[in-house]
Amino acid sequence: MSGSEIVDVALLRLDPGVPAPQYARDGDAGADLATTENVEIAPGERVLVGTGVALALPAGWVGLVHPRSGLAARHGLTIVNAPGTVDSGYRGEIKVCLLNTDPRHTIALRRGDLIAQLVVQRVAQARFVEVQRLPSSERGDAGHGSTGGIDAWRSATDTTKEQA
Ligand SMILES: O=c1ccn([C@H]2C[C@H](O)[C@@H](COP(=O)(O)OP(=O)(O)OP(=O)(O)O)O2)c(=O)[nH]1
Ligand SMILES: [Mg+2]
Repeated sequence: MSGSEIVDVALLRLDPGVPAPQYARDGDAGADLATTENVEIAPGERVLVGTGVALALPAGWVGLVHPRSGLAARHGLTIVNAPGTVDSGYRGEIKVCLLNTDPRHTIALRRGDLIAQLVVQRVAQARFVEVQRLPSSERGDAGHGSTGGIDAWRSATDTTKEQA
């Protein structure tokens, strides 16, 4: 992957019959993960599927299991706990908790389908230092929509008032 930092990650293929994690294109952040299962996911249903792979991520790295945008946009397929966290000490099979958000259509997956993508990143562990008072900041405790919601842009560009 040109321009990107490369980290060696030990990969165990528990099911060599499905594709190993693969970057579709140079520069991709996510390596696609396949499912080992033939499964139908009814509207609103969630299902935990295997990927046929286990990893040994080096200490200081994490694997994040993200949904794929094409499946999300076309079929409403997402991941319940997105992004899933694969700890560096985890040696089991990577599994994906898929959710069909489509209200009407069942999603049929076939063994080998690429259903998620793994982003490998550096990660720190915090040393939590308990204090009696936090240092001040510009934001302070403002959050949860303090900079405006979906209506902010609409009301700023609303021309109906001018026409009336
Ligand atoms: O999408 C995911 C998320 C997690 N895992 C695996 C790797 C991870 O290291 C382990 C635990 O994940 P997490 O910490 O999110 O789950 P938990 O409910 O806190 O379980 P635990 O008590 O085992 O930490 O499960 C997956 O295979 N897929
Ligand atoms: Mg945990």
